[in-house]
Amino acid sequence: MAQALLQSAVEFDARPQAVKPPKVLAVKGLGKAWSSQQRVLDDITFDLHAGELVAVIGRSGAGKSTLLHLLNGTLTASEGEMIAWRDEVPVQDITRLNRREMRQWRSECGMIFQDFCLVPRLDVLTNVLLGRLSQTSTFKSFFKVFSLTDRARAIELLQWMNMLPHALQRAENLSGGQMQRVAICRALMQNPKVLLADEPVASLDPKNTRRIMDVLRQISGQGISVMVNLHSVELVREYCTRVIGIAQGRIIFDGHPNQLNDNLLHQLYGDEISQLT
Ligand SMILES: Nc1ncnc2c1ncn2[C@@H]1O[C@H](COP(=O)(O)OP(=O)(O)OP(=O)(O)O)[C@@H](O)[C@H]1O
Repeated sequence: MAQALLQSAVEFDARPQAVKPPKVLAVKGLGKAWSSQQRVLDDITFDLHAGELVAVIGRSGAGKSTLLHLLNGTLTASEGEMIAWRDEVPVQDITRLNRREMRQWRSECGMIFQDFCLVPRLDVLTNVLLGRLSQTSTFKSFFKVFSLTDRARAIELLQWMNMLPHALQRAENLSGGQMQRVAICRALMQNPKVLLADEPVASLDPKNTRRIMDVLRQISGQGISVMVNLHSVELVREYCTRVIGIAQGRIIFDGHPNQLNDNLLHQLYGDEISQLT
């Protein structure tokens, strides 16, 4: 009997496993304290794989933006490591990069900021081309000299986002939804492996919200790992392949959006739960 059980266990192990997409980032024990009195993130640990569309959720002030900024290197971690993986091999710890290496990492890890961070007086096309800055020499970027290949790519992205008719318009004259689409084009100009989006739909109407979420889904479908801070559980359930829930600075849930139940939502949002959509 025991032999039969062992044999079936061996056979079970020998069955082909579903192939997991390659790991792009392994975050371990990451923490951030603003001061000795104010800790915002503690022991944050997770792996990120190619093509995932991961929502980060939690109540206001939970540390969602801080986490994305740590991943992007615009904030420095207080402790922990973030190992970037390439071709199934760990290559570098993002928390220990020098300036040149950090520049390279930022080009692999695009970020869409809450306030878009476009240059208002520059036209849309130039704003998109600015996404190439991290891969362009200082001289060229100072004089805004971009290659024909870069220009063709920027035009292609704007066309994909239905923004080509606005290419020569100043960024300051765009609507919020249009600005967000330009910001996404600019991030994609870097050809990133990871795209971080900090509340990309916070200020958008329902139509533009869906437009942006559709785009993020398409981007993850191309194999780019997308992490997005969201306040709408409905959007998380509809669009995301995985959700990370943060409360009191720690990950209290990491799983499929289908597993989000009322109890978990209550732990994540407390009395803010009534404001959720
Ligand atoms: N530069 C800073 N210095 C000190 N405290 C900060 C700084 N930036 C953010 N904080 C604090 O860190 C905590 C987490 O902020 P964070 O912006 O990451 O939260 P969040 O979950 O993204 O919130 P929201 O959903 O409202 O955007 C908050 O208490 C915030 O006040």
